[in-house]
Amino acid sequence: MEMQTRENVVLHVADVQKNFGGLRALSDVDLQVEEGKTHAIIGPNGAGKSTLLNVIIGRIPPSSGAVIFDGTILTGKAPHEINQLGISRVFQTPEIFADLSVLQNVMTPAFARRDGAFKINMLRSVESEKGIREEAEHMLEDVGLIHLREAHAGALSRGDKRRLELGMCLIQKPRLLLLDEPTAGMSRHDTNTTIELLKKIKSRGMTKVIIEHDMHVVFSLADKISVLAQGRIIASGLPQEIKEDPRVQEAYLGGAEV
Ligand SMILES: Nc1ncnc2c1ncn2[C@@H]1O[C@H](COP(=O)(O)OP(=O)(O)OP(=O)(O)O)[C@@H](O)[C@H]1O
Repeated sequence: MEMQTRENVVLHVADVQKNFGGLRALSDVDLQVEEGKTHAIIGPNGAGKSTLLNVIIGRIPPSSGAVIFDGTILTGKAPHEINQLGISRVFQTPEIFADLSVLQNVMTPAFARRDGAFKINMLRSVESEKGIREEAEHMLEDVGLIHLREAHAGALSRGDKRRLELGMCLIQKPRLLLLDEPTAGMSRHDTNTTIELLKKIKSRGMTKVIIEHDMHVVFSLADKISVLAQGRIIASGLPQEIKEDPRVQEAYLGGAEV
């Protein structure tokens, strides 16, 4: 198996295959994500993008191959162990605490980061921890939700829920952030706000893997793009190279202009 990891690479998906019964969802996938970069994965529906993300975070075991993060083999570890190593994921459907306030939602993972686990007396701690409250308020300013800090999280709009989930991920200070279609279902205005936020995070050096259908988002953010088609990476390169690659035009864009 090819296990050679290049220098500056923090995440290496090494020669991964995934079969679902007779269906091969991922074939010979080798992906190397460099520290501090934003690496986009694009591809048509059913190409295997979600499967790849789930393999990285430990939700789906690969049939063969391995995922290596900063020298540690993740394959075989539980999702929460992988999370504790510094990998966070923003889901397509936001996973928030609907019954808590917006502020409490962002404070909760900050406690988890500090204590290593959620505490039974979490709500009491929430009221007493000034430092974490301030940190959470700064995060809400960053994600544009400070004016909704006391609102019931379950009552937020879809776009605001996604921003809240992003804040909940970022407050854990992950080394690697995985984003699954972070702007899906957002208006153009909300999409642009999210792009600006993600650019700001990038300037702080966080590594990101982003799955996205919206080419405006991909080309605004990506340092590198890999194209998945039918479970294989058919091209990997700089945005300009990908734009001009005839295989990509053919397989993904159906000849349409990017
Ligand atoms: N749990 C599963 N059991 C069986 N087949 C699956 C399972 N999950 C995904 N697949 C199949 O694997 C292939 C890849 O699916 P996947 O969801 O990873 O694609 P995708 O690129 O994320 O698509 P989309 O852009 O539509 O979300 C598809 O053919 C899908 O039907």
